[in-house]
Amino acid sequence: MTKVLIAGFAGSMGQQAVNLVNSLPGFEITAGLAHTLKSQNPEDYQLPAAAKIFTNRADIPAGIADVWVDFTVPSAVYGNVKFALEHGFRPVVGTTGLTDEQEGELLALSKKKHLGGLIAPNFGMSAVLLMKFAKEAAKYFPDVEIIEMHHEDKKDAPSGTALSTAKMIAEVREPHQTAPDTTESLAGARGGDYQGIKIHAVRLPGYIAHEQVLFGGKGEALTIRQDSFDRGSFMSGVKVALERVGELDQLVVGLENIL
Ligand SMILES: NC(=O)C1=CN([C@@H]2O[C@H](COP(=O)(O)OP(=O)(O)OC[C@H]3O[C@@H](n4cnc5c(N)ncnc54)[C@H](OP(=O)(O)O)[C@@H]3O)[C@@H](O)[C@H]2O)C=CC1
Ligand SMILES: O=C(O)C1=N[C@H](C(=O)O)C[C@H](O)C1
Repeated sequence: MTKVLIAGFAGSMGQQAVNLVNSLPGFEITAGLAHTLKSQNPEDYQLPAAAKIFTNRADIPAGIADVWVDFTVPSAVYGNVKFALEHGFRPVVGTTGLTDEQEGELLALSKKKHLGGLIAPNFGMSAVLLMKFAKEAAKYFPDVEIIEMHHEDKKDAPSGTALSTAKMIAEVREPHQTAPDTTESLAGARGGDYQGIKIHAVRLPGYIAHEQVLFGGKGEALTIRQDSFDRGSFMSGVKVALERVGELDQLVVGLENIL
């Protein structure tokens, strides 16, 4: 039986992960980490009655779980994953907001501890494919902008997926600026900039998670779009991660790298 701790179990994604793990033969939730809680009763959050609930990660004993699933907040994720690796938990991380430097430190720690794990900015297949197709298209269309659209409760901008998309595009094209001489008559009108790739973040009620990558060429354009209409759509990727994480001997970034 693989024992699973879910950090952020009371949140929107945390609850999806709870339902997923409850439904998986061979896995059981043994612990949960939360920030604030209305109830201390595990069953109020669909956790097994025997699961231990913690609100301070320093209280979590090593050995209570094999895998640490993290769907928390950008301000907590680095500390959580570091704690997980230091205490023998294999991290499966969906929380966004880790900097490149933090990812590098965590990767080094995972190698030192010989502990595998996965950091995936997006567990949805449509987003994984969008990133792959965008990387391919950027070889032929260097002029590109990204528009990501999310629900109004999202804490970070741009989304982890948009940043990942930009990084993957930057790997395959020469340094490039599109319309570098534009004057912004309203600050921020051209969006954020990742190595010359403009990223625009929309936050609106009604949306879940969506991204468009727009390529422009002479007399033609290509738009690649993905839509996550339901948070349940991320769970097929989390399931793969749970099933594969035991085979990894260091942290891997990106679901596509374990498929
Ligand atoms: N990789 C992927 O495929 C996906 C990733 N995400 C990412 O997952 C993360 C969570 O998203 P979502 O579920 O929508 O957000 P929610 O705000 O619904 O949930 C976050 C939960 O984390 C809790 N929390 C806050 N701080 C801590 C802490 N220090 N330790 C433990 N728990 C804590 C919050 O508690 P409280 O409310 O009490 O503060 C809340 O219950 C975000 O970074 C989001 O971008 C989202 C969807 C898909
Ligand atoms: O906060 C969200 O909702 C999502 N976060 C991830 C991100 O920042 O890319 C994945 C998905 O976009 C949903």
